[in-house]
This record gives sequence, structure tokens and C-alpha cells, in this order.
Amino acid sequence: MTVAKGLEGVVALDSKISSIVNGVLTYRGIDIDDLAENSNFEEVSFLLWNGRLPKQDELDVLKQRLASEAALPEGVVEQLKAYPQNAHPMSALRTAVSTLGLYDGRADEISEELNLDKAISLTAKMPTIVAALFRIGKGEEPVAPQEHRGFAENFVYMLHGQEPDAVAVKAIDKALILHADHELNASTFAARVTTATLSDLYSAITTAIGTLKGPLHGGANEGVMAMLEEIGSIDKVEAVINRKLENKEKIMGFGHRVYKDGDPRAKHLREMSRQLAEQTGDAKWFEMSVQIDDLIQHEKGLKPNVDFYSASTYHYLGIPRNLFTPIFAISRVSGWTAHVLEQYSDNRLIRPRADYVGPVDVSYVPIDQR
Ligand SMILES: CC(=O)SCCNC(=O)CCNC(=O)[C@H](O)C(C)(C)COP(=O)(O)OP(=O)(O)OC[C@H]1O[C@@H](n2cnc3c(N)ncnc32)[C@H](O)[C@@H]1OP(=O)(O)O
Ligand SMILES: O=C([O-])CC(=O)C(=O)O
Repeated sequence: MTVAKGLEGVVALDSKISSIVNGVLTYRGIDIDDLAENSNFEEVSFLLWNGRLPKQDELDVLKQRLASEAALPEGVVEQLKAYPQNAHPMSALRTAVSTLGLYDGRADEISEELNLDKAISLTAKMPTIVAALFRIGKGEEPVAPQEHRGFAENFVYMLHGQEPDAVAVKAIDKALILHADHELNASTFAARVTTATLSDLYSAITTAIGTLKGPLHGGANEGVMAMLEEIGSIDKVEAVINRKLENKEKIMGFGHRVYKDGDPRAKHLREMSRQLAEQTGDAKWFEMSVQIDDLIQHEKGLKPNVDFYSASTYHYLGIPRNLFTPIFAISRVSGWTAHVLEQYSDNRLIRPRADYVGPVDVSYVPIDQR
């Protein structure tokens, strides 16, 4: 058997959701650059779930549903308050999504219509969970979502409990568009593996969140911020990065399994970070990031991925670093659920083989003779 370690280059399934061809990322055939400039997260979610852009009335209905289904069952809010306060928000989010499944009496009913309803309902609740975890962590009461607010706007409102800043809302909305789907990345693959056993949507998304959390995947954005904080000032960039390279440490936010010539999402986040640096008058985090970017490209030939400039962008928005990966999950749930729907619609159990390389012909030794 030929083993492709890490399944590199293996095509595991057909999908009509997103594509990466010659370094260009599309959702349902539309270039991500076009969507990032012109769309919004609700529209992108519709696109991922339905395979086409919505008409105005369809978009209005989806926006209304996402806002009206954002509130959490009281029992879930009580559980969030009971979680250990030192739990990582990604772990708490994973457990909360699993708990939400317990509150859906039809979680195990699988039908096209119900699956889409569940996708909308879960997507609607993700920002509410993340904002509630943030506030509970600070010893504050969660803020309930408001029905007249858009998706990104409601999230920023629930974080701070006050009228959201328009710049922050626009930046979060763009970040959500850019993170919404990415072909067969590790967390999406994990969600599809779970779905392919005909398990329920909440189980698939719980699987996906656990997979996104790792620092080689979505967790890298938090790792980037930790690195920026460790470096601390522009004059220390070179020394710290060179030491990390000498120690053969992975530099968070660089490299990619598929993109070898650059991640098309990174330029948008870089520009957002630059603009926010200018608006806040605090250039340090952007300038440090640019210097690291130049150094890593020069030393390793590696380019930044989606996680690199999202770290300084979120930092400028006043978001603590342990919420960076949960924000990724708030967005990616639209893609994960689109893949869950696609998997259900043409399912076959996903079950590859392993090449056994362990010992053979070993006899059982009774315990008293070992
Ligand atoms: C949303 C996302 O998930 S985007 C990815 C987020 N993850 C990160 O940013 C973590 C840092 N990056 C990495 O660890 C990797 O580049 C991954 C996990 C993204 C891709 O991994 P793979 O496709 O398996 O690449 P692989 O690890 O084989 O890298 C190839 C070579 O480049 C090196 N390399 C790759 N990325 C990095 C990095 N960030 N820092 C230093 N060296 C790196 C590897 O050490 C390897 O070198 P070698 O051939 O001398 O052993
Ligand atoms: O595709 C990948 O391997 C990781 C990634 O960039 C993403 O999930 O957005």
C-alpha cells in the first residue's frame, strides 16, 4: 500500500461548495476577493448552503432568522456559567454546541429541510455562545442578542453590551466572509467523517470545533498573537524569530498544505490590519507582523496564511486572543454545515485503510508469565 502521510494530495470526495485552483479560492464558483469586497456574512452563508446568491427577499428572511434564532435556551446559558472559568473558550464552545444538541428534540431526524433549519439555528447561536463566554469570563452577565441587528453587528454588540462601532462591525463581517469555507480542510473533513456515519449535525460540528482548535489549524491565530506578544517590540523581531527558526519551531501563521504561493485571504487581512493600525494610531502590531512576514519569506520561503494577519486585526479590535479561534468557528460553521448537508445528500461511509507496520505473529502471553 502507498501511504500519503497526512493524506497530502489525496482527493477524498467530490464537492460543489468551494474550490482552490491555482491559488484562487472560490465559494460556489465566486472568487473570494469579489465576496470579501462586496458581500456580507449572511449572504455568503446563503450561498454556501444553497449553491447560489440569494434574491433580496431571501436574504431578508435569512437575516431575520439568524437574528431571531440567536438566543440560547436558558439551560445552555446556565451551563456556560457553570463551566470551569479557566477552560479555553474553544473547549467551552465545543461543549456548548454538544449541549445545544441535547436541546433539539429533532437532532437525530435527518431530512433535507430539517438539516438546513439546524444549520441556520446553530449558525445563529454561535456568536451568542462566544460573546456569553467572554462576558462570563469577566464576571459579567451575558448580553442577549437583538432581533434588529445584523449577524456581525449583533456579535460585537453582545461582546460589549453597547452600540457597536461601525468599523469593528465591518471588519468582523469581512473576517467572517474570509473564514467561512475552505474546501476539505481538517475540521471540515472531520465534520464529514462524522456525518458519513449518519450521526447528527451537532455531533459533526462538535467534532469540527475540536479539530479547528489545534494550533496547526484554526488555533494558529491565537498562536500568532502569543508570538507577537512574546516579541513585544519591533526591534526584537529579528532575534526572536531567528531563535525560533534555529530551534526548528513552527512559526504560527505561515505555511499551508495547499497554497504554496500564498493564501489569497491573507492580503485582505493584512490590509484590514494596516487600516486599523492607522485608525487606532498604534502601528506596532502591524509593523511587527510585516517584519515577521518579510523575514519568514526571506529565510524559509513561506508565506502568511489566513491566520497571520487576523491576529493583529482582532487585537486592534480589542478582542482577547483566546477568542480568536472561536471567531473563526463562528464563521466556519456556515461552511461546516454546508458540507454536512452535502455529505448527507450523497452519503457513503468514509473509512480509509491503514498500512499495518507493527509486529506480526505475536503469541498471547498469560499475565503471570510476562
Ligand atoms: C486555517 C489554517 O488551518 S491555515 C494553517 C494554520 N497553521 C499554522 O499556521 C501553523 C504553522 N504552519 C504549519 O505548521 C504548516 O505549514 C501546516 C500545518 C499549515 C501545513 O503543514 P504541511 O502541509 O504538513 O507542511 P509541512 O509541515 O510538511 O511543511 C513543509 C516544510 O516546511 C516547514 N514549515 C512549514 N510551515 C512552517 C512554519 N510555519 N514554520 C516553520 N517551518 C515550517 C516544515 O518544517 C517542513 O520543513 P522540512 O521539509 O524541512 O521538514
Ligand atoms: O485548508 C486548510 O488546510 C486550512 C485552512 O486554510 C482553512 O481551513 O481555512
